[in-house]
Amino acid sequence: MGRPPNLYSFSDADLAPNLRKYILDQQTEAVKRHEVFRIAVSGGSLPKTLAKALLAPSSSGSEEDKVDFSKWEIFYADERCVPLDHEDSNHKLVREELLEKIPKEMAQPKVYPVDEKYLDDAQEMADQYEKTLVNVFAARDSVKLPLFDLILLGCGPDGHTCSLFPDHPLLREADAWVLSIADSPKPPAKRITLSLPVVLHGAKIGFVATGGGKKDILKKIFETEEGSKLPCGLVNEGAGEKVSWFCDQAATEDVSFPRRGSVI
Ligand SMILES: O=C(O)[C@H](O)[C@@H](O)[C@H](O)[C@H](O)COP(=O)(O)O
Repeated sequence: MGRPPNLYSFSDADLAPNLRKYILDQQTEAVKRHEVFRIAVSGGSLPKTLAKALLAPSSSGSEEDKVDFSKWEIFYADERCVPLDHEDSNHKLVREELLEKIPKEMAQPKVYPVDEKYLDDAQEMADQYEKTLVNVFAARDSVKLPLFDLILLGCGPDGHTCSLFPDHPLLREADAWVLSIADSPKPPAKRITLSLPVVLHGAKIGFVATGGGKKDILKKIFETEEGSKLPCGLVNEGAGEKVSWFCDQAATEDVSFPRRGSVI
């Protein structure tokens, strides 16, 4: 591995503004690169923290601190095979926590939810979502992997991320961009997820992990050989310095030498 991932530990008040700065830096880079900001997000507690970071009023009013949703294309890093208005839907979560709260006078992001037509067939849903990515990111033949400007992920208590679970055969999938899983240990069982190579290919990968419930797993991921083989550990190993962890002090309490600094 080249340089290791960045591990940040913030006070409760500092996490959201630092996450905002990080996201807006990626927005600036992406817009410079190709006039659009393509971001993939997970479910869990992430959408709430994301909303807190993005919906806060700009502290400086400067260009760099402006969320320009007109350039945003939002995808799902993983999604559950349920209707889009079901309480388990990640899209519903993101809609309620973030999208519906974006002031109407602001430009709105373009969002790519899964197609509900394929709820009964997780593999078909994954294939169709991959087709969506192919259409957006250019033809599959000319692009080996889709390049998300930013992938924002959570970390499960067992070290899973997206819907990639420890020791699951999906971790070895090297071809498809979007995978289906029918036996997710975290309910609901049927889901789709970006593959590990797609996650590792992201221009930047940000994890958000907060609360004392993440304490043991973070220590394991950052400090043990076993932890480095868990899905979150594999992202750390495979993507190195492209990865940044936004944690609070409760989550990093037991990790030796977390960076106490700030990205601002
Ligand atoms: O849809 C999902 O289930 C998520 O995408 C999943 O990967 C989540 O991010 C982690 O389980 C962490 O969840 P918490 O942030 O709620 O702990």
